[in-house]
Amino acid sequence: MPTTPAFNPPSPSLPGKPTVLPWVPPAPTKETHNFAELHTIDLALMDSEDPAVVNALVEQVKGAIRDDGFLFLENYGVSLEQASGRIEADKARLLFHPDTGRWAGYKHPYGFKFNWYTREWEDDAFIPECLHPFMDEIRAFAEYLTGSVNRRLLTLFSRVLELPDDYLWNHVQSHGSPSGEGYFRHALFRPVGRDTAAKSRGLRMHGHTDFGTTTLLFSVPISCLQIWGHDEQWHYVPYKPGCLVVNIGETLEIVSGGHFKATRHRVFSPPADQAHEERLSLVLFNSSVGDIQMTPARASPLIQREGCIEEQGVYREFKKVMDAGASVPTNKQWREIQIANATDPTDSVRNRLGADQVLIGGKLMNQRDFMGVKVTLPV
Ligand SMILES: O=C(O)CCC(=O)C(=O)O
Ligand SMILES: [Fe+2]
Repeated sequence: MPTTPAFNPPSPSLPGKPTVLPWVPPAPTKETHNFAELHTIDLALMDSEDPAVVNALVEQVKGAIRDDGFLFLENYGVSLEQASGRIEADKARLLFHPDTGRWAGYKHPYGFKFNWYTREWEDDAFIPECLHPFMDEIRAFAEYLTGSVNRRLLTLFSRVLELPDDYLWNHVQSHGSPSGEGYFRHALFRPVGRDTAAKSRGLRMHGHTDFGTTTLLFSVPISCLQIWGHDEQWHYVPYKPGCLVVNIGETLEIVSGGHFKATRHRVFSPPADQAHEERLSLVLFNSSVGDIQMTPARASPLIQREGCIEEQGVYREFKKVMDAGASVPTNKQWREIQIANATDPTDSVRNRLGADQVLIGGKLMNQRDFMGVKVTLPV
């Protein structure tokens, strides 16, 4: 197979582009307690001439997405220097409105967050002015992440399902903008004030699963992302410079009939030695086609041989609805209803036992029902 081209971004020093100071990464935490151990996948191995190397890679991926649903990705074509992105937010016009079902615009109180959806890619009027000069680089970056990195991942996942290489790319992944129907996020999380920290009990985002195909997160020095382990505890994801953290979304859990796990994760306060630091986060959320209803890919020889797996999570709940003869939501309905109903960790009305929360086996869970599908997640 020919070697996959590395990311080759437009020049950052074209005439008229403001100079951006280099990003100085904050120090990683010295804390080591309760950090997760994740598989690392070397994506460049996919280009190997030796089929045994590629087959071993597919087996390694199979293990990682069944065990954790989270993995580190290295050698995917973007260098750490290229990824050391920039955010200059003027915070003016573009506030986040959850009732639209879209995470678009700035979000408070934790910091500035800006998301590019189809609309933002198409019309600069929806983008903060200070970002206009850099749109060529931002667009090229998102296109590479979706069209090259995500596409290669979906090829590997198709092979795990023993389906044709383009199956997930052609039938599940959405297209039509640099991030398809998904979105690209630049976010700068500020250290929270004492009042917010107390109300949110250290949480910055509740436990959840992402609804798309793959989420590509740049591993960042400030440790806030946590995953729910087999031991039913939260574990920080360690910092691995230059790596992508790949997180399997609900769509792939359903399409794979539960063979892949949509990982339960949350955003929490960093360890004490990083409490005063800002956290820059770049994330590409890849999404499925909105107007289809997700069901397992019955053509998969893996699913035909081994059946579906109903241990946990969204596939099991979708299956209950299908077994009852009812209709499951479309992908678009599913993601929009969840965004519109996402609660902030500081919300003292919803985040209570008897409101959104229940105790299961002594553990506090958020439990809600969306369009007949029950969603139970560790807080
Ligand atoms: O900022 C992060 O590390 C993760 C955010 C996240 O999980 C999400 O927005 O779905
Ligand atoms: Fe997430």
